[in-house]
Amino acid sequence: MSDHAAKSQPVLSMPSSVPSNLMPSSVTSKRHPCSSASVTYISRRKLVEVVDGLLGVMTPSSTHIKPSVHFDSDGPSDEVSPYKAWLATCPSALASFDRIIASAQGKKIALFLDYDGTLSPIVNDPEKAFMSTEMRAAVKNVSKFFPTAIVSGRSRDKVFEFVQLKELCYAGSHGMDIMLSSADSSKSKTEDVFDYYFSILCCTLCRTK
Ligand SMILES: O=P(O)(O)OC[C@H]1O[C@H](O[C@H]2O[C@H](CO)[C@@H](O)[C@H](O)[C@H]2O)[C@H](O)[C@@H](O)[C@@H]1O
Repeated sequence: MSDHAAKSQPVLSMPSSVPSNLMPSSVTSKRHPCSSASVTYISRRKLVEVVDGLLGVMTPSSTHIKPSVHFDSDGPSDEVSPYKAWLATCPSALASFDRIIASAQGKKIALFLDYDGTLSPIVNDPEKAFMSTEMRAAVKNVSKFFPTAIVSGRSRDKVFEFVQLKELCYAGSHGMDIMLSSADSSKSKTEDVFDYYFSILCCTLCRTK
């Protein structure tokens, strides 16, 4: 990795606002009445365009193998199999485009992406799990509209080496090692991004309990 600055960013502080460099002029920002964080409002047309672009390029590298290790075979068609029941509670984002768009309207949006099997195809040699140029461009594009982070089981240095987008935040070792965006040199702004991420992540964790 050539960018040493990108490796050495600090971790965490508490919420304030989404940095202006992640809000292009086509997107408006307002204070949300229920939160201290700014909210990015994006038109439905733009939201469809951005999400569609990312999901479209993600489909080929996404794992579509049925998890036979964890679930029995489907059984008679009139029965709800464990696999189908699991899918009902954990639907694939790739098959839920309309729901994503509908539920994203007027909300604060932050994007957390996995690396292996999501941005890169699963391959036998972990050193060769490269992401495509198209995928890199799609992720870079989406990060212009939403704060975007990659959370991986790999070391964050390794993930950054594969992705090489300073616009993103990276959480390696399953979230134990965090690197803020180095696209903006302002420390306070990069801290703001993670404040925003963690306020959303905490909400998500609370809701799933
Ligand atoms: O959290 P992730 O970003 O999904 O990382 C999970 C593990 O990914 C890597 O292993 C997986 O991908 C390899 C390359 O396609 C594949 O060879 C291996 O079978 C998969 O398990 C990585 O090597 C692990 O360190 C990560 O924990």
